[in-house]
Amino acid sequence: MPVDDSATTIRAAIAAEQAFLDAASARRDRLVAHLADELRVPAEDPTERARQRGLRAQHAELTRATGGLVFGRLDGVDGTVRHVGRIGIRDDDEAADPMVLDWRAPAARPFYTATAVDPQGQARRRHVRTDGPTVVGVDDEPLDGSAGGDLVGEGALLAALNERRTGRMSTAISTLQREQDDIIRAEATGPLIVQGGPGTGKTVVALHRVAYLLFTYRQMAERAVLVLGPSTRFLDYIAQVLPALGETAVVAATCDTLVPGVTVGRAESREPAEIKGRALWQGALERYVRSLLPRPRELKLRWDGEFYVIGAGTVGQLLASAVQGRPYHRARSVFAEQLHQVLAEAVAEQRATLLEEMDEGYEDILARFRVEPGHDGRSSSDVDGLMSEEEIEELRDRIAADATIARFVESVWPTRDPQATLRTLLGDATLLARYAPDLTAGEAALVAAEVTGGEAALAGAEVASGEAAVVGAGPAGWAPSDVPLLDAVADLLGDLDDAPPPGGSVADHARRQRGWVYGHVVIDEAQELSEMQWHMVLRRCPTRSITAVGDIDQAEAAHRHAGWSEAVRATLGDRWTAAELTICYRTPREVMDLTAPVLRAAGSRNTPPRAVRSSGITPWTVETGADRLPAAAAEAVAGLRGRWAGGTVGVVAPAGRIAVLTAALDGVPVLTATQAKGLEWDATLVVDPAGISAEPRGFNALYVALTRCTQELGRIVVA
Ligand SMILES: Nc1ncnc2c1ncn2[C@@H]1O[C@H](COP(=O)(O)OP(=O)(O)OP(=O)(O)O)[C@@H](O)[C@H]1O
Repeated sequence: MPVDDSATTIRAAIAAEQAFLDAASARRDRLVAHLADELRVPAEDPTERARQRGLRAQHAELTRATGGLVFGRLDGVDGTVRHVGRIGIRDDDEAADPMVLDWRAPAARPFYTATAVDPQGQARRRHVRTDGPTVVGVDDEPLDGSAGGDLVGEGALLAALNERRTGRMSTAISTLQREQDDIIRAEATGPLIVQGGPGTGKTVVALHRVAYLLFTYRQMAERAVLVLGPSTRFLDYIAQVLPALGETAVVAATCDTLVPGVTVGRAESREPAEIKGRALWQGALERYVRSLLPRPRELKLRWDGEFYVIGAGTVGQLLASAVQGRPYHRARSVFAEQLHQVLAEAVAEQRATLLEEMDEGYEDILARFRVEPGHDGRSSSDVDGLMSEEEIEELRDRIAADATIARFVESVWPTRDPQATLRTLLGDATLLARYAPDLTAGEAALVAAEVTGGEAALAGAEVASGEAAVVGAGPAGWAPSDVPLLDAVADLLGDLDDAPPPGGSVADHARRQRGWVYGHVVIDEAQELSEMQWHMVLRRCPTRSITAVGDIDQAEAAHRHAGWSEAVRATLGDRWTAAELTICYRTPREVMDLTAPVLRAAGSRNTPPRAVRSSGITPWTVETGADRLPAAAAEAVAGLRGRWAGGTVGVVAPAGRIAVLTAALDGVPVLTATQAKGLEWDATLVVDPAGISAEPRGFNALYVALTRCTQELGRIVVA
């Protein structure tokens, strides 16, 4: 199909697409009205209620889908015309093809992947640009080999990339590129790790993958998808994308906020963070929790004024059959149930023995008077008085409900609070040497000092769960690297009360339950995860249906993993699939050209990704003395804000300069590179780049700082 750029042809194309969009909008409105009518009828029975839940979801999806109702069109070589949009819209004739294809449907795939070399039966791809209900432009791309290039819908893509940034991530469903689409639609049967440099669309891919998976595998929505991001600021940044993609069965969290009831109360230095991130803790915690199990010993219980002794051998058997790989509290419940049973049987046996003795005494008396037993109708079988099965069961229930017996079980096998349990271990260098022997004495002492320093009163105060509130809230609080350890301990101990709290959506349930198993986990900035954080993820997704995106060159965390294999060896082994994103959509060529030496200084052998566009703005540098720094930064920011009015400006600086710069610069975010991770602005001012690179992992941090802008980069160097 020849390309005709003449204004008349374009006007005609716009008019045609406008007519189609109007028809699709009208159809959407009719569907919404029809669904609303159906939902007005009260549901009488469970089947109807289930059907209405489905209708309500459809209604919500259709109501939300205002922007991007139609954004693309595929013209097949066979003359078929199909439109692609944010959601599928059925035709009036239900048997016909859909009026608009959902972007996630298999039939929509050529929209993202067809090229001149591999046209997939398509003659032309058209991007339809809209502003609310109005079509404002079309970009046609012939797929017959008359035009080349490795970008899909280059015009629409560049237009999207050049838009001013709002501080909220928008969706890219109309301009996803082939390498991105391949990852979005990849199978979800095992861990997929995606390496991509800055601005290659890792976050875009991660979020669109969530939408794709929930659309394609409907059962995943029943277990929800977990999206793990690096910071709450980052989660705010992406917050609007998922609902816009039509997805609500999603829980967004950071590793610090993932465990219900646990809050990070303090920052930490790199060394303890690195030590506590190591995989060795998984084994150490398992050994420690195992050591808390009761040992076999004789037990003496009192019931109804009588003492009953259960021999150490029997207790040993009960313990062994209760534990069998169960978490501590689950095993405790099994043990308690068995103990109740054994006691009930012992009581029954005692009673039988007593009766037997009474019987024998009675026979003796009869013998003395030479009366044959049974003559008066009382035989031993008639008066055996043995407890029936039901009576023993009823007795067992009474024993189980008895407070004294409960206290006895607690004294033998105490319930434990995860926070108190972890605090006891971490605060005691001797325990650490025993259960975490891979730590050096110095490392164990460092970990212990963190707990005992300022919290000496609480060290060693392991208590039953009733007192947990006191112990859990130490004056200094938990550090980020403690959270995965707490999660591991909580998992090994198991929950005391596993009844799920009622009400709410799947996402609400998932958020409230530490032991929730998700259908899929998506991790952004995955290079920052420690081995123990990976363990925390795996516990939430035993099927390992995981997509992790990240850039090993942007890693700032305390661990020292040079590559993905090393980062996940202890947790995933070699059972994961690698993928790569190679094109930078955010940062202009002029800025990316500056980053190769920074990357080398960071010790990376990778090359920065290829920038897809140029801004035409040369990055600039201002030199100033330390005393003039705030004023120079204020001047520079004023200039950038003037040039990027209606857009966004951000400042990145070394941690030690944040306070003073924040005071001097009003109305712009002033962040460390760590805080700026994953964010972007039209213009970035990097203050004191040498100061950033002098921080631990500094060149990685500088690489992050330099790659945040979509248009203009300024640097202030301190002379
Ligand atoms: N296919 C696309 N169409 C339109 N915009 C895109 C596309 N891919 C990426 N972008 C845009 O490029 C920018 C960078 O994307 P994103 O933040 O996902 O990159 P990233 O790889 O996560 O970057 P970083 O590692 O720096 O956090 C965003 O503004 C995003 O909207």
